[in-house]
Amino acid sequence: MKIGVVIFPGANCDADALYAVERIGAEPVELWHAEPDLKGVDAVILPGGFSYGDYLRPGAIARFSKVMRPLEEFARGGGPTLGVCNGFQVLTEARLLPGALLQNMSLRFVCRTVPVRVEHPDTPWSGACVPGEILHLPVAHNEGNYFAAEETIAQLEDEGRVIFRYLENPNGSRNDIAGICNAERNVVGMMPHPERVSDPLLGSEEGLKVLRSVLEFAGAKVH
Ligand SMILES: NC(=O)CC[C@H](N)C(=O)O
Repeated sequence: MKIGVVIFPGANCDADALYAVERIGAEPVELWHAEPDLKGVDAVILPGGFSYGDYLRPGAIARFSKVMRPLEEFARGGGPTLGVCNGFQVLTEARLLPGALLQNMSLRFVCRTVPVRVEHPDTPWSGACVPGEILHLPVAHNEGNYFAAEETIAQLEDEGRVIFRYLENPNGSRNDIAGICNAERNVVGMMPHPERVSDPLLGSEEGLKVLRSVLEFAGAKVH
């Protein structure tokens, strides 16, 4: 299985994401932001970082990158797509996911590991988890405070689209939301970084469960 990782100028988790893809036994493929080509990948990860320096708003410029044209088509066509942190911000700016990531309630950058509950395993990015499972995942962001209109939050809850929820809310997100999916459930955005806990050398490999999910979803051999 080929998993693409988009590289924007200012990305800083692309190498970690490519490494984590390798760790689950999939083939990592670099997708350059300026090329409108997904190179035939089976799934796409938009990694964390500060794309285009977070100018205007995080993700606001990245969403106009050339790679986003085929990526939007891929995502709207049901292709498994994961946005992590800045990737989540890009997905909301591109309107592939509802809502927005506001500045943290504390007005401070937050960088620590938080417990996150997996609410629904019925997405390509959570299927290897059991409902209610608690993962310990690092967060590192300034704009991670998930916000949406009350009706949208209610709809996300009603439709079981809050996929990951903080047990310790680090940023003021509505309903402790750490990650959501689109109505079709193939596009997931999450603020915590599963790729940063992808090797025992890093202290944990709990994050691999999130990424391995896509292999199971695709029916590929699980490493
Ligand atoms: N680690 C990241 O992806 C950082 C995301 C974003 N630029 C922020 O600070 O909110």
